Order: sequence, then structure tokens, then C-alpha cells
Amino acid sequence: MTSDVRTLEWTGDGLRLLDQTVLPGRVEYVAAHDVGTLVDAIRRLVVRGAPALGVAGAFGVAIAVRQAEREGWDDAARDAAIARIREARPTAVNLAAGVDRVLPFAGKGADAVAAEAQALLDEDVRGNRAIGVHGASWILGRAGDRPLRVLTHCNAGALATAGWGTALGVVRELHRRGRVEIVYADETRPLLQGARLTAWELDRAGIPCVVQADGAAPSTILRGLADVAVIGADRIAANGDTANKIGSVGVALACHAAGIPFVVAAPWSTVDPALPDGGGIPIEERPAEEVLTWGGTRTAPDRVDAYNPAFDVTPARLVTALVTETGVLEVSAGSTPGGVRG
Ligand SMILES: CSC[C@H]1O[C@H](OP(=O)(O)O)[C@H](O)[C@@H]1O
Repeated sequence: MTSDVRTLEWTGDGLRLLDQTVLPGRVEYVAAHDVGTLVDAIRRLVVRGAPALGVAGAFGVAIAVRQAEREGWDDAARDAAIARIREARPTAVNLAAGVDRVLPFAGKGADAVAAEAQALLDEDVRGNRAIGVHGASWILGRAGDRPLRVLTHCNAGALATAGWGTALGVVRELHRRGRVEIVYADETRPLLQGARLTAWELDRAGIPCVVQADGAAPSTILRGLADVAVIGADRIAANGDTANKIGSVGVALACHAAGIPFVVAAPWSTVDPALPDGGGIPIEERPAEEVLTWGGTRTAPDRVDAYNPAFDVTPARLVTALVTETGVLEVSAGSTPGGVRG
């Protein structure tokens, strides 16, 4: 995140998680020293965002190994606990990938697992910086080398990663080059990652932004008020179909209609090469209360339920560019992640 606020940090015997459910009003932390606390934190979005979930999952294996030692679990019990972490949220491929990355170290003890998880954390931050540079250069080459009006959806910033951010990493790099006029941050109902988290990050970075209702995004784009949309991703299929926060496909459709670039910023760890297309991406459905509660009260009549998919899938034909840590693929023009690996 920044020098004084870190999204997540290994303390030697557990994870210190910035509690994103109470931002921006309060800066508080959750200490995860056992699997149950970590799984709850992932499910409640205390820690969230694909790359951040990958790092949390990796350190979660160290937590499980240490808890197994502490409580005398056998390997079967330990592995069942690790599976609970791996399956805590289904859409972001990074969570399972982070767990799988460090599993080979489980037999060497928690410290060995944590060391590999730290390597993953460090790689993520380096990768985000590279995504920022590649993305900013490609956007300026496509949209013009001038201060730009950028639209983003949800939060794909330092809070969603181990630091710097993916989509917001691109925005931070554009700002560093003096090429941000304004950022339109979709509020991103129902959990308001945009209004609460993206706005907080950009404000702290001194980057001009306005929050808008999700429903305003297509109109903002079609009225010519934005030059480019940049979003993150939770899982990208081999053909470039991209799962991201619900509402992303509406932004992509508007960008296509308006003829502005729709840019996905994500590390290769978010690409799932085993999936030929987005049809197989599991879409998390979250509790109805998240949609039906506003200001602590229920909005709809008691008999009315809610449909709350947390993600949607943007077809590859609408993805102008996928920016990774190794460069840019112009997906809608036929360069797909399954055909090219960085
Ligand atoms: C840099 S990935 C961020 C990605 O994750 C978010 O989902 P959630 O807040 O539910 O974890 C959203 O899809 C962001 O684009």
C-alpha cells in the first residue's frame, strides 16, 4: 500500500491484514494466526483483490502449517484446512495459485512456506510497477500523449494487490508522467470498492478523481467524457475472456460503442491457461443482504430476495488490451494470452 499502510504483512507467526471493510473511515487490522480467522477474512473481504488473495493464500499455508504443529493435526487435517483457504472464494484464480505455489514447501515447515510466500509478495509488487509502465506507455500511444480522463471500476489498486496496484498502477504511472486529468471511479455496488477504496487510494496519492454511480459509467463514456477505461481482473481465460467485478462488461460495451480503449491490467498469475474461454470461470454469488441493505436498513420488502453475482465476464472481442508485467496484448485484435506467455 504505502509506507505507513500495508494491505497485508507477515508477522512471523501470522498475517496482519488491513481491514478493508471499515475503510476509509477507520484504519484497523485483523490478525490472522489460525485458518478460521483467515478464511473468514477472505470471505468478508477484509483482504480482497485477486493478487492480494494469492499472497494471502500463500501465507495462509504457513498459518495452517504452524497451527497444525501447535494443535497436533495430522497431515490430513492440515491439508483439509489448506483446502478451506484455497476454496474460500472461487473466482480469483490467484487464490488457488498462491496456495499451490507454496504447497511444495509445507513439509519443510512454516518458515520455508512463509519465505516462498514473501517471494510471491515481492514479485507482485515488482510486477505491478511493470504493468504500470507498460500500460501507461500503451495508453498514451493509443489515446494521445496528453493528460487523460480515465475511468476505472471497482478497486484494482494497492489494496487489491501486494502493493502499487494493477489498474491503479497504470493510473499512478500516468500521474507520475503528468498525464492524468481526472479519474472517474465507479462506486461499485454493492460493497463500494470504488467509492470507498479507489477514492481513498487516489486521494492519498494526490490523483484527481470523482466517484460516480455505476449506472453513470456508460453515459460518461458515450458522452465522450472519458478517454480510456482501465480495470483489473480476477481470472482471464486463454482466449482473453476476462472475469472482473460485476459491472465491468457494461463498461466494456460502452467503450466499444464509443470507440475508446477498454484496458485490462493484470499479472500473468491471473491468467488461467487451463480455461479455453470464459464459459468455465466460476462466478461467486454473494449474500443477498449485500444488495438489500443500505445504511443498515433493508431496502426491498422482506419477501423480495436479491441476485448478487460478484463478477461478470467480458468477452475477449471487447478487450482492447491486456497489460501484463511483460507487455501488452491487443486481445480484440487477436493476440490472446493462451497464445503468448510472458
Ligand atoms: C487487482 S484484482 C482486483 C479485482 O478484485 C476485485 O474483486 P473483490 O473486491 O471482490 O475481491 C475486483 O474484481 C477487482 O477488479
